[in-house]
Amino acid sequence: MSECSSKGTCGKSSCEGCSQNTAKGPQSMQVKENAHSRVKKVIGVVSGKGGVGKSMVTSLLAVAMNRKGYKTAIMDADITGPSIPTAFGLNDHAVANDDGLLPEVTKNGIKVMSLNLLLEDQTDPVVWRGPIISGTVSQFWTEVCWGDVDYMFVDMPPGTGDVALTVFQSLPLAGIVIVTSPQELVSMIVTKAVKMAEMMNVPVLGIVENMSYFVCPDCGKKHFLFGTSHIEKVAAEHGISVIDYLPLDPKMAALCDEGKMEEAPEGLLEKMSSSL
Ligand SMILES: Nc1ncnc2c1ncn2[C@@H]1O[C@H](COP(=O)(O)OP(=O)(O)OP(=O)(O)O)[C@@H](O)[C@H]1O
Repeated sequence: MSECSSKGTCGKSSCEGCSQNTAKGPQSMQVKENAHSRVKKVIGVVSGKGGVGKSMVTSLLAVAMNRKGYKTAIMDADITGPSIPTAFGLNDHAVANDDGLLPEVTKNGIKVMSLNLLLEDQTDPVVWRGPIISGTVSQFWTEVCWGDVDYMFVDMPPGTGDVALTVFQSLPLAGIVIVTSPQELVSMIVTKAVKMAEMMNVPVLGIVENMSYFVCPDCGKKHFLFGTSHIEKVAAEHGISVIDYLPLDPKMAALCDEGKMEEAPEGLLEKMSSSL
């Protein structure tokens, strides 16, 4: 929250109606970043439902910006289903010093914080109530020493629930990227995400349609396995752009499973990185 300049001289019991009270809407609930963090741009990656490739797109965006020479970080806010450490082959536990928690760093220098880096065993389930999970996300901002970061990507939990709300309210989001897949009830789901962003005063940077098509390895023909995409029309209805269409590619799934996301082919990343 912004500091009140009348502090100490004000006799009011509430800030209501006060001209000094300039904090508006969701901004007023932002939490303070760690004293050892200087994060320039925070971008949330959201999806209407699980399994559409949100973590894949988060990872690819981070790899793209890292390759461009930006200092890049990923906050894994998908607390109950954290998959970022696996995608980058991070198996060590994060450590802390007197200043706070230190993010793990990937081979090429992307900083990562995820609950899986803090669990005794990465297969331990996180059986926590919503407020505890939301509190953990806030702590990833307040307690982690992120250092200098140009772009931080936040892998949000699917949907528009408790934790997503915490990210929107607590972090200074510069914008969100919406991830969909063609078989979703695209119109409804994208509309929900767009409306939430509007309510929270956060711009939508664009949509990525994942698993959009499959290229036959034998004949090279594109197959639209889930039917014709409607995303262009839906995006136009909301005045936002489609950043990219990603193929369903078993090689990508393998890179993710093997912790080698940083080896993703260049072609997959070009449009994504230039859209930011
Ligand atoms: N374009 C793709 N081609 C092949 N496999 C993919 C692609 N996108 C995602 N996958 C695979 O699909 C699975 C789900 O992807 P991912 O974890 O990114 O989804 P998610 O939306 O983040 O899921 P959750 O909601 O559980 O967090 C992963 O195994 C991932 O490797």
